[in-house]
Amino acid sequence: MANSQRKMIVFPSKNELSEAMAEYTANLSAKFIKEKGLFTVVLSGGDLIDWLCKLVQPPYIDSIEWSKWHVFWVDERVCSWDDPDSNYKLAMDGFLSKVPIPNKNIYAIDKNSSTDGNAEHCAALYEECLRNLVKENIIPISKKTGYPEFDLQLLGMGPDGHMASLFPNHPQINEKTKWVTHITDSPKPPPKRITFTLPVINSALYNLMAICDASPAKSVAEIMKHNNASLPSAHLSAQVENVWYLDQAAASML
Ligand SMILES: O=C(O)[C@H](O)[C@@H](O)[C@H](O)[C@H](O)COP(=O)(O)O
Repeated sequence: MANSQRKMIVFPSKNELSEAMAEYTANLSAKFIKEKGLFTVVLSGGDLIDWLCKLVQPPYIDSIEWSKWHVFWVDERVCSWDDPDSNYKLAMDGFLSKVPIPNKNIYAIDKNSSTDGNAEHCAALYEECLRNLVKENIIPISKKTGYPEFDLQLLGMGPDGHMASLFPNHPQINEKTKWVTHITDSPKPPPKRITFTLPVINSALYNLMAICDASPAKSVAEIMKHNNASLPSAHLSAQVENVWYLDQAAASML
């Protein structure tokens, strides 16, 4: 059974949230590297990458064993790697290029297919990449769920309650066979994206959902107060901990 119990912490400002997110990530990095010699981290796009800036400052920049990190994306826009829309570019420019993670441990969307704009093929290739890493014992299969089990996912939520590229009133949220699926009519631009499916997202050991600003406040309240299942983020759970970090503005309607 997944642990769907949400743990919520409201921070006075983005700065404190950012500090706490860095500490949470660094602690899990140390724990997993000690236990199994590596740490699998899944990133999203959006403002989250900005909030991760504390990780590339002392003390974390020096204390984290970056060479043991394996980095993935919970969702990615289907565009070239140097496109301003690319989540890979966003994370590279703002975070990953500043720390010594081996390039081979950074699992981006396929370079050629994403440039060609073939969303379905990109999703299939990303799933194949995950399946190969299962064979190489980088990613275990969750004994509880049968899906790949990542150590930590860092997620964001849009004002409409979407997480990853699982949007309200779109069928991707119901996909249970694939590990990675695609969308060609995303309501948030750009329209073509690939995304982990819900069972994979919920098989992570730790899920940290970080939400700031007033625009998602209504959806935050719908989820926290009414568990409104029409909002994809209401379905987030985790195998060990499902923690939601909010700033005051995002929590303003609670
Ligand atoms: O590719 C994306 O669009 C992101 O990965 C997406 O899932 C993001 O996490 C939320 O949309 C929140 O985004 P903002 O932080 O920009 O509101």
